[in-house]
Amino acid sequence: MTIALKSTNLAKTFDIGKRLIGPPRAQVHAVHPVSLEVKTGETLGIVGESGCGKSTLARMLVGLTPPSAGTIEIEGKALNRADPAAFGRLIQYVFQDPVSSLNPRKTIQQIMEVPLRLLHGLRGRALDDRIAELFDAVNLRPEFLTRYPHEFSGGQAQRIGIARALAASPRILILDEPVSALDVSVQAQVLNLLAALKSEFNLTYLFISHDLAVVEAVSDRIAVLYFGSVVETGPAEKVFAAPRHPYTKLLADSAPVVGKPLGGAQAGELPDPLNPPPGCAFAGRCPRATDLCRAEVPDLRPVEGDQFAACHHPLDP
Ligand SMILES: Nc1ncnc2c1ncn2[C@@H]1O[C@H](COP(=O)(O)OP(=O)(O)OP(=O)(O)O)[C@@H](O)[C@H]1O
Repeated sequence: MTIALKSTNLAKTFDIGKRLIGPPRAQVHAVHPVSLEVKTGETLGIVGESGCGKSTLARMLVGLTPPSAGTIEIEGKALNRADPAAFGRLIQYVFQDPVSSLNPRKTIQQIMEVPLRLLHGLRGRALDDRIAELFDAVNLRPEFLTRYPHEFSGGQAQRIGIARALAASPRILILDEPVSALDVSVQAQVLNLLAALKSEFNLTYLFISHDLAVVEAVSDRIAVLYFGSVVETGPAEKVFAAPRHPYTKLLADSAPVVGKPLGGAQAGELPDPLNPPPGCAFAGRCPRATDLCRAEVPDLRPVEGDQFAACHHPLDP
């Protein structure tokens, strides 16, 4: 099995309150060094509460946000920031809010033409034929091409967003909460479409969501993000059924209903990103925390087979 996407110690720090002279007033460590691998053809689900760094991680992986540290490799080659087109042909991003991710002043035809012209140099008949093929693949009618983004429902707009991402003929799609903004009935249609496209185009997915049930249903493997760090990874059928990190267990216990988002009173609150605690970031909410946890950040270590947990006192299976 080859590795489609690999990050090594990828990290992002945002400067808050920049000044003309001198250091910024404060820094937010949105993503602590994250190392992960997505195998070719698999779906890696990334799950975590709002503010845990999912979008920042995703945006770094697709080249939209420059990392503060670390490296990204796609199919074994290091990402070359000087050549965004080469990168765009390998990896594409599907946004959470489908309508606002499409330029409101352009027709769908014009929106679809951009990646095909820029990344593949298509013109004339070849361009139109490819747009027709992509529209067919996402089950949209050709007459939609002359319309503007605001004329579409959320589900249709997300199909257009997916078609636009596929226009690059990428190997990897980063799906950032791709169904969270859609009605529940439409969510299933879009998830089914994504599954069909994955096998049709031999794609690899990184699927980001705060919705545990959705992530569990679509993923082969899952990475749980807490406060900018991966705290647990493993096969999708293991991570929530037999969590080894107390945070994963908290998530699994607080979202027992299909479609129910994470968080809420039971899950408590994330630490202040401007004033992070020393040691394990979960220690303040963890029933198993000891002095060691409050002093030392635990590494992500194998607990069983392909399951890893960043915990000094992992749970029994
Ligand atoms: N441009 C920015 N400037 C400063 N801080 C930022 C910026 N973008 C994100 N952050 C901070 O980084 C942290 C992670 O944010 P991020 O949006 O990646 O989380 P998320 O898990 O995607 O959350 P959500 O699901 O709410 O989008 C948060 O504390 C956020 O406030």
